This record gives sequence, structure tokens and C-alpha cells, in this order.
Amino acid sequence: MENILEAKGLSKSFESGKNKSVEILKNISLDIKKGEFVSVMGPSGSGKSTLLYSISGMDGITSGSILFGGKEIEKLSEGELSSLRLHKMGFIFQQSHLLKDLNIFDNIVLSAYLAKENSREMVNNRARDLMKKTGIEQLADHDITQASGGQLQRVGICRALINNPDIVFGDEPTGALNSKATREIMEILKNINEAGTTILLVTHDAKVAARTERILFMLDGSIAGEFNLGKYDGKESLQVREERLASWLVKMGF
Ligand SMILES: Nc1ncnc2c1ncn2[C@@H]1O[C@H](COP(=O)(O)OP(=O)(O)OP(=O)(O)O)[C@@H](O)[C@H]1O
Repeated sequence: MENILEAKGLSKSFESGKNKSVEILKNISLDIKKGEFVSVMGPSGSGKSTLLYSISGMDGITSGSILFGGKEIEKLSEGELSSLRLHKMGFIFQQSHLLKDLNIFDNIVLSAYLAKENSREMVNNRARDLMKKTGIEQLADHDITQASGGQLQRVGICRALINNPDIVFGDEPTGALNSKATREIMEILKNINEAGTTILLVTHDAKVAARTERILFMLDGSIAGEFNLGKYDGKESLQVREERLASWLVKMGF
């Protein structure tokens, strides 16, 4: 399968005090194939979120290169990069970052109205379809204050998918949810992935990672190892996947 995303020799440093910088990502190279469902695990502070924001072009890098669909994203202008993020990428965060002044439906469609790629009618139909698939169709007119954490995360998923992105990035997308809502959100992501969308998640939760296909383990700014569990297609129980992943994580010193 073709790579959708590649990082080559990616490093990133942050300024820390006068004339000092600290290297957070250290010479990382990785490939994400089209249609893969990948998660990134590792101890707190190992650089997982920084990796996600760097390879999605949300945050700049210090050296190396990132290729999206074979194109080097650092060579894109700010306008081209925003267009790439708007049309080809979707983002789901731990907190849904929704706009308080808009109802749930308008939060979902906003970026598609801005993208102007499709008519409002088409966008509205897609939003309704996504809301149905994620089980929140009854919430269209509600304020975001009237929804539960799990419902808001579904709104965040609909918003991330409204422009039919090629890849969805998630930073602890189930981090604020209880275990039932986590399972439901992971089931939705599994369906999205089966429909062809590539997904890359950061998670600290082995139960979440066990539902993904390949797990990258970060340690101190580097990818210390990866574990290929294969697609979660029902051939093997989730419990067996969790056990296989847990024993690998122990070997990795997690
Ligand atoms: N904007 C920033 N400026 C300076 N240092 C930063 C910045 N963002 C992150 N860091 C540092 O980079 C390191 C990695 O942070 P990052 O959030 O990527 O880790 P993480 O593995 O996602 O952690 P967690 O699991 O706790 O969310 C941390 O030491 C953090 O303090």
C-alpha cells in the first residue's frame, strides 16, 4: 500500500530559556500507509502530542521532512498548508473545542461551509448522515452545553469528517470519556477506518490501542519500537489483542 504520510529524520526543539533549546523529537522516521489505523503510545512527556502536531503540519519542525501524499509539507505556502488541513485532514482532540455560540449542527458544518468545495445542501446532507452514523442526529439544534462528554466527542468526530478527509488525527480522543463511551467512539473510528480513512491516534490507553492495527511506542523523543497487531476484524478477540499488546508493552518497559 502507498504511504499517505512519511516523516524523514524529523526533529523538533522548543526554546527553553535564553539561547537554550531542548530537543523533543529526535530524528524520527516513520511511514503511515493509506488506510492504516495506527496509534502512538509512550510515557507522559515522551513527545507523542508533539509528534502528532508536527507530522500533521499544525506545528513547525526543526529539521527533517514530512511528506503528505508524496509532497513535502514544509515547502507549501501557509495558504496551501491551510487548504491541505481543511480538505485532506481531520482532527479530533480530547476536549472537543466546539464554538459555544453555535448549535451542534452548525459546529459540524462550519469548516465545510468555509471550504466551499460543496454546496451547502450537500454539506448539510453529509452532516445529517454523519450525525446518524454516530448516533447524535437528535442533537442538531442543541447547544453544546446540552450534550454529554461522549456526545460532544461524537460531534467532534462528525466535524473532523465533514470534509471527507483522507486522514484523521486524534490526540487522546477518548481521554475524557468513561469506558462505555470509549468503546463506542472506538467502534465509530473502526467503521470510519473500514470505509477507507487513515487514522493516527495518540493514546495512553492500551484498550484503545488494542483496537488499532499498528502501535508505535515513543520513548524520550524517539520511536523505540512498533508492534503490528493487524486489523481488528473480529478474527481474534479483543481480550487476546489486549494481552498481546500488554506483553509487548511490558517488554518495551512501559
Ligand atoms: N510549546 C512547548 N514549549 C516547550 N516545551 C514543550 C512545548 N510543548 C511540549 N513541550 C515539552 O515537550 C515534551 C513532550 O511533550 P508532549 O506533550 O509531546 O508529550 P506527550 O508524550 O504527548 O505527553 P502526555 O502523555 O503527558 O500528553 C514535554 O517535556 C513538554 O513539556
